[in-house]
Amino acid sequence: MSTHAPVITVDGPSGAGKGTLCMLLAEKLGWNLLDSGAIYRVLALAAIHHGVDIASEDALVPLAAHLDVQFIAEGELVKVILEGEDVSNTLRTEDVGNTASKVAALPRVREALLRRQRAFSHAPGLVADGRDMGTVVFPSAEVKFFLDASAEERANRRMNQLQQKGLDVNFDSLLSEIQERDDRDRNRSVAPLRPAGDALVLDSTDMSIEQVTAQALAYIEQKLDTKSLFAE
Ligand SMILES: Nc1ncnc2c1ncn2[C@@H]1O[C@H](COP(=O)(O)OP(=O)(O)OP(=O)(O)O)[C@@H](O)[C@H]1O
Ligand SMILES: Nc1ccn([C@@H]2O[C@H](COP(=O)(O)O)[C@@H](O)[C@H]2O)c(=O)n1
Repeated sequence: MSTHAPVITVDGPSGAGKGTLCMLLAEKLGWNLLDSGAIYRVLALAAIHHGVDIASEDALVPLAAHLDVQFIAEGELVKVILEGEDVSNTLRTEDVGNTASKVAALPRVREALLRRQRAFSHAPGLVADGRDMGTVVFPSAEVKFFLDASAEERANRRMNQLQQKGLDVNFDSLLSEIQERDDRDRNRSVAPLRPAGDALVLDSTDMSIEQVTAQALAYIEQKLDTKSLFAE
């Protein structure tokens, strides 16, 4: 008999700080972490590597169903191995993010990736980061957040992040890429980006990472009605 493991979902647009918040929550709780965006990014990269047409749902579905990928936790970081190759850095580029959002708009591709995502849910609990975690993948999650921020603030955060990696970036092109990706994610026919009806919406535009984390932890304590879950 399988035991039920609690789930916390964090959905929201690109650059809102979901990954940062989820990592901090998973660490604090000692729970498992799902970065579902990484799965869509890996699929995009696999399609590029194999010369698969990213508009062809028929060609993408078998690729999605048989993705040879491993997520290896290394301290705070997660190493992503696709078909034996470490793709952790390539995966984070804006180009791959954009291609991921195109393949993610295809209904049968999403269906093919559902089971793989749900398999991350096991004891002692799961923190899940994505676009449809609270609406589609884990609709019965105990705690749901929708983390937002203005497009300008998100482009700014992304620019700082890329500059810290020594990359030369242009704010206007980052902003238009973010807006284009948001539009595609919000307006697709399946699992569009939107808050679940029972999600707490947090607008982090004027909040620090510490403030977002503190609000999220207070809400989790209230929803789960305990403080004893938190690891020291
Ligand atoms: N509240 C905040 N204030 C300032 N910077 C933040 C805040 N939250 C996150 N950041 C920074 O913004 C950048 C993007 O954050 P993060 O990668 O967590 O976003 P994301 O929502 O997971 O994006 P994506 O969906 O594209 O993966 C990171 O450099 C992170 O350190
Ligand atoms: N649950 C999800 C997660 C992601 N996507 C799509 O993947 C793109 C990349 O996601 P990141 O979080 O890594 O930036 C994103 O733009 C979405 O199109 C998704 O559809 N569902």
